[in-house]
Amino acid sequence: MALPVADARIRRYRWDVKYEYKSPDCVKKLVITINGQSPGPTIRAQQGETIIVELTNNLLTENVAIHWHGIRQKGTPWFDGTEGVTQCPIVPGTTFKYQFVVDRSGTYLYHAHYGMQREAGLYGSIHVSLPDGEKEPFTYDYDRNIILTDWYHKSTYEHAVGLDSIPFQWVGEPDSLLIHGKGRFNCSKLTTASLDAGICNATNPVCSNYTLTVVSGKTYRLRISSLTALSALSFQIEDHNMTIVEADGFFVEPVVVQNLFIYSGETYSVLIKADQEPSRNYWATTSIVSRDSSTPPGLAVFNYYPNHPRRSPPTDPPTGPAWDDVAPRKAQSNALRARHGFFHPPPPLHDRMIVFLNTQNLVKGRTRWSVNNVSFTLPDTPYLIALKENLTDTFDQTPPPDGYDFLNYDIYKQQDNQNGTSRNGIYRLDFNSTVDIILQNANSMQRNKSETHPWHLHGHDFWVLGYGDGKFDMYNDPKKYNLVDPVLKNTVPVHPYGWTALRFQADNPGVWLFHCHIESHFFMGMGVVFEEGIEQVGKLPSSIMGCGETLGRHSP
Ligand SMILES: O=C1O[C@H]([C@@H](O)CO)C(O)=C1O
Repeated sequence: MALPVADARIRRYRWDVKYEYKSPDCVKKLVITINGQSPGPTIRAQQGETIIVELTNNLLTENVAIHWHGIRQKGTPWFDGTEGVTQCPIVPGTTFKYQFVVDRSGTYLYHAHYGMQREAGLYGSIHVSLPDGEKEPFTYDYDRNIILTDWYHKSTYEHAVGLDSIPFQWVGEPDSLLIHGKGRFNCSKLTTASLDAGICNATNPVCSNYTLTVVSGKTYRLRISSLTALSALSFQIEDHNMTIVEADGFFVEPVVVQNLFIYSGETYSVLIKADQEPSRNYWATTSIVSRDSSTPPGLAVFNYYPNHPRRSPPTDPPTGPAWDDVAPRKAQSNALRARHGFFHPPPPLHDRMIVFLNTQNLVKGRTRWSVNNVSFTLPDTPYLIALKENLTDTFDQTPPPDGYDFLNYDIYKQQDNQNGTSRNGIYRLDFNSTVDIILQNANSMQRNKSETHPWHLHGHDFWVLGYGDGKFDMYNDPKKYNLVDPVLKNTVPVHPYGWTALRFQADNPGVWLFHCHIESHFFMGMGVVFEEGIEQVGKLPSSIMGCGETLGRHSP
């Protein structure tokens, strides 16, 4: 008997989420795994299919929630997985069922969205293939996938407590860079006591370099994503060029690069031809840019079959670009264009423009990040539930400001008054309106320092209309927007002392977080929330309830 059609279009996963001791970079540490793995299993589906993930929280003493990064959750805003925004956390010992449609092909991610759990290893990839009969506008022989991360030996708790302490204790630079969950920490940097305890074991085979095996003459589509906690990265493969063809799920005009700059939350596909001398292996490396970091590069082996995958390349690993050379990073941002034949042109005009000044502030003595001097805090009751069930006393009803003091604020200076406030108000957007967002970077609380922030929007893609230096000029800069072939993305950097202009349509009923994807920066308040079309949101599943004011107010 043939299966009912509906069943054939469903992909089911059962995930056991727990802490396990692992040694991703040779140093033994508690890692959050899914079915024993970090990175977790790749979700593979075809456009239009339904994904069901039944997740059991076996973390014993910790809540969890999983965000499906890049999936818009049309019709299922309650399954966006953003704790405090779209759902209550999943408590230990319980099973939560996520169910949503992957409505567009491309490369996406999933990761924890509770506390700072992402950096403990709870993440993976989602690959959505095109519908039958449709083809990518490029060809390749094999499809491969790597996720780049940075890695700390301290626990997420130590980080969170330090960030929330007075005096502030910054998380510092990562201990290692991982390529698809693998790295090699230099054990001689640890004290003998930790070596004796077997904490760092460089001969442990689980912490060998990641290997990417290729056959000479073949072309590889390499899907490269970053889910770093902090770092902006450059990725390069010795002696091999890469052609960028996809960014955040959309096809782009091919751009040939020697190194790919990638920010936390971004996904790319690059084409690589194995066209070098095949009798040896080559290094693939990641290195930190945009911060003056002491973290050594992450290494992987680009292995030409049939050379032994563990055979070290005969050369020194490529070092990558200088961390403070911003020009090539801006050049890559500006070079990306929507692929011809795959344009989704933006609406020519906007209905509302919101300027987000990114600053570091002090709030009641704590170091925080803010948008227009408001540092974000999550309410006890998730916004989606609060709005749908009219629990309006659960968060600040005054919306945060649409801009800052353009005339008087000097973005190049440390501010005389560094104080800001913490609030949990939200931006309410008119349904179907076209919204322009200007991310305006500024000096941090340290002199002559402006950081790079990768901003990620939930529930939408946005057109990237342009990037610029200095203070955004509301009258002249919009004249330079690319309204012809801007890329659609869900994550975008704002470069130091610069601005980035985005446009999106508020056409997805729900409540959506927009935040810096640096895990500690969001923890420190660098985010905002948008509501649109709440009245069109269907009945909320009772599984997302169970915290704050939702307790006892909702019938199952
Ligand atoms: O949020 C941050 O705090 C530190 C620094 O600004 C203060 O120590 C840093 O580099 C960040 O990105």
